[in-house]
Amino acid sequence: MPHIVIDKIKDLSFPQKIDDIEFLFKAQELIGVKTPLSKFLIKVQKRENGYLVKYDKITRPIISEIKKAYIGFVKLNDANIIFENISGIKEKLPNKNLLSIDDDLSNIDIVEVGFGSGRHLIHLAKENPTKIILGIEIHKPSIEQVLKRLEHENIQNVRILNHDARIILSKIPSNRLDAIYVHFPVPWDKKPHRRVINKDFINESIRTLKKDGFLHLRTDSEKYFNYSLNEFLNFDKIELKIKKNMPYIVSSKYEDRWKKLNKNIYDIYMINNEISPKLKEEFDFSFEKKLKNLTFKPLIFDKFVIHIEKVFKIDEEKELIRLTLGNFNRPEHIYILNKEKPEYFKKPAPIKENYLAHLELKRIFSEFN
Ligand SMILES: C[S@@+](CC[C@H](N)C(=O)[O-])C[C@H]1O[C@@H](n2cnc3c(N)ncnc32)[C@H](O)[C@@H]1O
Repeated sequence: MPHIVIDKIKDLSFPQKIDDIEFLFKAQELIGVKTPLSKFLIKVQKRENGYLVKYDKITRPIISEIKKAYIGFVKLNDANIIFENISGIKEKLPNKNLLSIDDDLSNIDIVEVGFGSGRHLIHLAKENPTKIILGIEIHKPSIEQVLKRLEHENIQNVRILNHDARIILSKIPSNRLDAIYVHFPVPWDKKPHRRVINKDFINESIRTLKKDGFLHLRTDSEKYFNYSLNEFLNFDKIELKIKKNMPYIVSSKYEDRWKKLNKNIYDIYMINNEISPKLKEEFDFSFEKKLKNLTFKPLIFDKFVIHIEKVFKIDEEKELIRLTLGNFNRPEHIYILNKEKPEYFKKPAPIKENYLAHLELKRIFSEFN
């Protein structure tokens, strides 16, 4: 884990700003940081030889933002770095193409889920210079690598989002996309609830695709192919085209590997024949009253879960609450700044289960106290 050890820290009041880095508050060992691209927490812990500064795993952004925060923190405290394990990352990483979950996604034309090494993503960008391509990926090193390539090749029409793709489609307007690509998704044979292709994802794909737009699934797993085909067959107003060992314009790293092993490759094109209704109003994740009488027992509901894990004190009036909230199968780890009018330190993704969990959280801990 990239971290630094510094020789001293000052007794500072918060908020503080240095260059374009804001240090928002201190909640015991946690410090809220806002960089131009992200909002996250760093942890500062006393050690024998100084103070260990590391990032909080739940809110972790990409490494370039962490590095900016560390540098800002060193400057803020007039400190010296005693130890660091991020010296290899010398160059400032390019990230103008990097989006955050709160950014507007209404101008996206094409989506690629889990782009990995990015060969196909970059091919799409070059083939479609007038279109905006969104690549969604959870693996941060792949993101760093692709961002560098985009900068190096001066590619302007790609946007990158570091998030679970299953959540992101719900932010894209209806009837907007030309295509969605899911190439060689992880089959998750033992943890099927983690699969990208599922009923919700297909539903959202149909909603976001234009009429005649398509979702292209390419996989080397016969099991995943069969599973996906069955999922697609639950839907009307779509057309399915199936191919086996179809040569494709770009061969990704995974594909090269499977071809060497002489494995079969399966393609499903799901073509959308439907014009969908508009996306519902944005969900309102605000609070009116401070949350009180917190309980640490997980609260399990039909479609969602709320679990308050820990509370970090900031001062007499304020605290930071760490909790898990949202869809039972993929809840989000988040923080709430609990004060007179609480706010999420990082908002939950705007999906229905998160919103329902938010309403319940408000109902239990603020209305009845
Ligand atoms: C087997 S690799 C394939 C990469 C690339 N498409 C290729 O063909 O080389 C699967 C990729 O999907 C990403 N991934 C898995 N689940 C994801 C999710 N829910 N949202 C976004 N990306 C995901 C993984 O991090 C990984 O990079």
